[in-house]
Amino acid sequence: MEAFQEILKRSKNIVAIAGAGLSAGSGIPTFRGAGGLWRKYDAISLATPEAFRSDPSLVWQFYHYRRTIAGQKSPNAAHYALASLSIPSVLKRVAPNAESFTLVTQNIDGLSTRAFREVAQRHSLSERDIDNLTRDTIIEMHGRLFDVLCTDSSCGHREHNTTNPICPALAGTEEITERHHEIDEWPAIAPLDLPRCPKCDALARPGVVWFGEGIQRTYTIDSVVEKADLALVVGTSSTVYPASGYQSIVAESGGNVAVFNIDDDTISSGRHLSFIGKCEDILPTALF
Ligand SMILES: CC(C)NC(=O)[C@H](Cc1c[nH]c2ccccc12)NC(=O)[C@H](CCCC/N=C(/NCCC(=O)O)S[C@H]1O[C@H](COP(=O)(O)OP(=O)(O)OC[C@H]2O[C@@H](n3cnc4c(N)ncnc43)[C@H](O)[C@@H]2O)[C@@H](O)[C@H]1O)NC(=O)OCc1ccccc1
Ligand SMILES: [Zn+2]
Repeated sequence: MEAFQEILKRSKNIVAIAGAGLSAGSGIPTFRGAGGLWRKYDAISLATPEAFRSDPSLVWQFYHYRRTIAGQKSPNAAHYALASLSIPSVLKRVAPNAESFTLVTQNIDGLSTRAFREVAQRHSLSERDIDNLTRDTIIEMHGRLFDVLCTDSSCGHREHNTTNPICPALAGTEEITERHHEIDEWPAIAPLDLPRCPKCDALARPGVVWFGEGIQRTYTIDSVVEKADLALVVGTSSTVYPASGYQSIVAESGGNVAVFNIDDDTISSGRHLSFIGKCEDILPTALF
């Protein structure tokens, strides 16, 4: 812990790279862990553009199920700890030489943004400062569960919509999704009864990044990772690219990497510090 505190004191540009383990403490299932989503549901037939093209009803039931879960959960101590680093005065206290902190999260649940909004309001930041700091310090690289995107690229309307169910036809399907992992037991909903674009009435899709699709804000992330001299790797199995490659870029440029994970098999070589345990228990202590 001392070594980490020393590094924190020296660090100038800090990046946190987060995954499902960050939200596990809030009761959101991870992907690969016990009871993980990819253990129960087949990622390729539910989280790819091809899957959506061939059967939007199935994919919308999967994301309706996850919207229902995420809508019932709240940020945990790890979300708040990272969110606090987005407040310039707090960052200065924790890392006196730091010029920047950026959270790059693979999570689409929106809990980090919610945590930051709460912390920022407690620090009586203006709404405009909150919006600017959210944009500048929190990057949801795989999109947002509560964003809805028009599938007609000439329209391209995107909006944040937390209504649940987002359309009548999805009401109650979360029970079936929960009980029956075999997708052939899920009801077939006609595309006209699925979420439609409020602008052009084309079929709408969840505003998330699927496998085979380009990530959000890739150039911003690359410049953040290139200048980082400390990476906090929080609750990720580092199995999905390009997120899994960022920590080695920081290590290769002589930066430090501190890993926070309940198990130590995600620790790879390089200049690493590892904190094994629940990030919601360890991160607040390590940072404050
Ligand atoms: C499976 C993998 C090998 N495949 C890929 O990486 C692919 C393909 C690929 C591309 N390049 C490659 C190079 C090599 C190999 C493969 C590829 N990558 C892509 O397709 C990417 C995009 C991938 C994004 C997919 N979308 C997600 N999510 C949104 C949707 C949704 O959520 O439904 S990925 C999704 O899965 C990943 C899950 O990983 P984790 O979050 O780490 O979760 P996991 O359960 O695995 O681990 C949890 C960890 O937490 C720990 N933990 C648990 N509890 C706690 C706790 N309490 N405290 C601390 N730790 C804890 C556990 O021990 C564990 O270590 C996350 O990224 C998550 O967002 N796109 C792309 O490359 O496009 C090209 C392109 C480029 C330009 C232009 C056009 C196209
Ligand atoms: Zn549209």
